[in-house]
Amino acid sequence: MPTQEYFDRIPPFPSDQPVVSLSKISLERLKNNMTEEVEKLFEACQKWGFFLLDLTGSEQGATLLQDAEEMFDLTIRLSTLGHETLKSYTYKPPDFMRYKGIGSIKTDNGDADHIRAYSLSQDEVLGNSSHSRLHPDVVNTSKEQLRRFIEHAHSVLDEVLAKLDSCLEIEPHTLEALGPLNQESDSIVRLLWSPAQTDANYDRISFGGHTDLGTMTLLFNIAGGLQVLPAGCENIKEKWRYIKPEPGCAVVNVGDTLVEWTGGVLRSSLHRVVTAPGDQAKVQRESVAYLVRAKRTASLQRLKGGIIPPLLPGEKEETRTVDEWSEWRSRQIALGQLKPESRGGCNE
Ligand SMILES: O=C(O)CCC(=O)C(=O)O
Ligand SMILES: [Fe+2]
Repeated sequence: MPTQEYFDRIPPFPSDQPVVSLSKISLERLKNNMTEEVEKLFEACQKWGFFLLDLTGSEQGATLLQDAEEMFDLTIRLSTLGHETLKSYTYKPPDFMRYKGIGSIKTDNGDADHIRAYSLSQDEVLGNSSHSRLHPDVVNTSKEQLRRFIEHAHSVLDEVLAKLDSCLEIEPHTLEALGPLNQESDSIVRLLWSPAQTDANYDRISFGGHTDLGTMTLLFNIAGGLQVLPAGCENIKEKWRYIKPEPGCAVVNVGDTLVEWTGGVLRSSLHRVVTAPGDQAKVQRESVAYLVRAKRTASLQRLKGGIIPPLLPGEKEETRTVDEWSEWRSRQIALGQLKPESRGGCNE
């Protein structure tokens, strides 16, 4: 999450809320290959599928924090355009890029969502595909900042993936090679904001429980509201825990694709967004997510080698590409034929 300056603009996260104590992993210590840090990373990816990535104390991290702040500024500028202007940029399925207003998706309890989002395709920003869309000027004039954010966020995630290769004892660069920046993928930058709450309705689910489909997600937020369901817990209100945003850190989570590739060694956890706790509910909540997907043509087949369990007799080899599988899975979830739930990992 961005620097202290951004945190000082909003009321503090209240001290009486149920929070998870996620491992805080230092990017700099990872880059220096410190065994303890790498072990902490692997444990967090198995147990929670979530960790805080501390970007301070590293030049690469500091650059990404600056880029993330630019993305926050862009989110704020988009939000001030207002719904009336933005609605002419509404996404058109099956293309889910561009603006999503409030209320178009059902949340866990059947109520409508309470979050606005503007999604930007990595391929469009980087020019990997010829598909270009109509955007408001604030987006058109921010293409350079978007490109910088994507490039820097991607290289930070590659550092994390390289350490996961070694923990999984598979060939170096295996995970990185499945999603190079210059090849078409469904990676997106998602800018999100939900309005200040006027009635203190803390039970509202703004963005329903889900797992991220891709490889990994790097998320920046300042106000609370993001919650995760701990392993082995029933999906009832009392069991959800807040992830408390911390200055200088990003929240990183494992996506479903990594669970598939590793035969369930790593965990993707169910998470959601609710109204920010305490007085934070009274201000607009923004967040910036970089959702990385592998290249479209990558196979979803379980990786072979190291500590990845081989298929058991009777288990079928996955033959679909990342693209085909993600499309199938999103459709199943949209039709209600598949319930989003945490997958893989261990409970200890
Ligand atoms: O806004 C947030 O804190 C979480 C967003 C999220 O989970 C997503 O975009 O997939
Ligand atoms: Fe998510």
